[in-house]
Amino acid sequence: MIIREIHVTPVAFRDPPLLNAAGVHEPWALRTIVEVVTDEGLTGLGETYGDLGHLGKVRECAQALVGLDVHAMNAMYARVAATVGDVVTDLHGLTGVATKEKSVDRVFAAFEVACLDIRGKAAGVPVVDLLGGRARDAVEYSAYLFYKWAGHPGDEPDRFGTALDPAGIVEQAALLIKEYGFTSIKLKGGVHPPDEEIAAIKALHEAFPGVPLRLDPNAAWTVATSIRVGRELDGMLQYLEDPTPDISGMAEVAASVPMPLATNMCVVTPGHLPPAIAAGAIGVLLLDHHYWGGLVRSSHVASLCETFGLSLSMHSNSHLGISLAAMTHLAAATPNLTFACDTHTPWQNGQDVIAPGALRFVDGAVPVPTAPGLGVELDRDALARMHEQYERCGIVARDDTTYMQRFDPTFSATRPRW
Ligand SMILES: O=C([O-])C(=O)C[C@H](O)[C@@H](O)C(=O)[O-]
Ligand SMILES: [Mg+2]
Repeated sequence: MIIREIHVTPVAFRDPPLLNAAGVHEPWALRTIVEVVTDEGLTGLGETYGDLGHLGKVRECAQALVGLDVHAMNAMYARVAATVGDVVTDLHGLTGVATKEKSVDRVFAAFEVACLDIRGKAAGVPVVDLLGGRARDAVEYSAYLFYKWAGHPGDEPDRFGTALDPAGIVEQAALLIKEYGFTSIKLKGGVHPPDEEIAAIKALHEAFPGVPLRLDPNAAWTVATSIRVGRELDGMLQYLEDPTPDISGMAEVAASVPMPLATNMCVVTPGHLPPAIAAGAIGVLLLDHHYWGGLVRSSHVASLCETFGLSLSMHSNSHLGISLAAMTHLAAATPNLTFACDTHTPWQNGQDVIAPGALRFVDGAVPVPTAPGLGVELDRDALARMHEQYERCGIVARDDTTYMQRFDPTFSATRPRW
């Protein structure tokens, strides 16, 4: 099964004004869709970030990988590493430091997923079976709440409405739970002073008794603030995600708060695991195959976490259905991934590049696709339409901070802020 050609298509889709510690989401989110085609005519799909620097490297690698067998993952990784070189492509700052290794893993992942899709199709089995088989039949996701404006300035309000205080956050949770059946909740924090976010968690705790809650301020707090918030939310949080920057800061907080700390910021590449484990900085790692080098490498990281007693959840950025399928196969094949995963799916509001029907939410969980490969098919009309949107939207790299500064010139994304 030799790779004959690879198509790389950047796409854009509407994104609501979701607030975070870096600023606010722009009106369009970007992704890149990768199609790997073999000499036998099988096609595999991958999805990755859409930022221009990253897209350029994906395009270069697409040429470098032609001629390889879809099983030759080590050769493929070596070619991607040689092609990406020393360029660092991860600059939005919400998934921790950008390193050379992480940039290679980010590019490789899209091709790896596409090759697994092909291998599953050739063998007549779903990708989950190539990763060790199902540990569960459906993968739970959490309601991922964001503070948000009613709409982008100058646009009509979107259907999700305003959420800038505890009442708005509770209302948003009720809507997402009603529509998707989620059974756990994550609030993206780092937007308002910590006391306001404490009040939002208390309101959620009261409105949804027994529902596991998480708060993620993306390292917006000092160590002292993190300890204060952690203690104040004793008994209310399943975990506290990235309260403060760096492994050393997280370790200090972890030693003084009652709940486990989780991260997708201070441990984002294999080299971070030994110091974080030695320092006792985290209890939960949020895996994300998009920057941990694909599904197989993420499975290896999951095994390491089991050995060292770390629990697992899964991180998400704005994404489409190919990513949701890949995340679902990986989570289904990872027995020790016991926390509900993050997903931005509700915020894409039905926009997708895949044909409808393959993925659905039942009681907050996505049943693992049973068709061969990832189990999703490209909707070519949608792909063309979303590519045209990419061409027209005028955004080439995610920049929440600059967009926020258009409306609030005093905004600074410096972390820690409080
Ligand atoms: O868990 C996280 O840190 C994230 O999901 C980072 C994301 O970029 C999120 O903050 C967002 O989309 O605004
Ligand atoms: Mg996070």
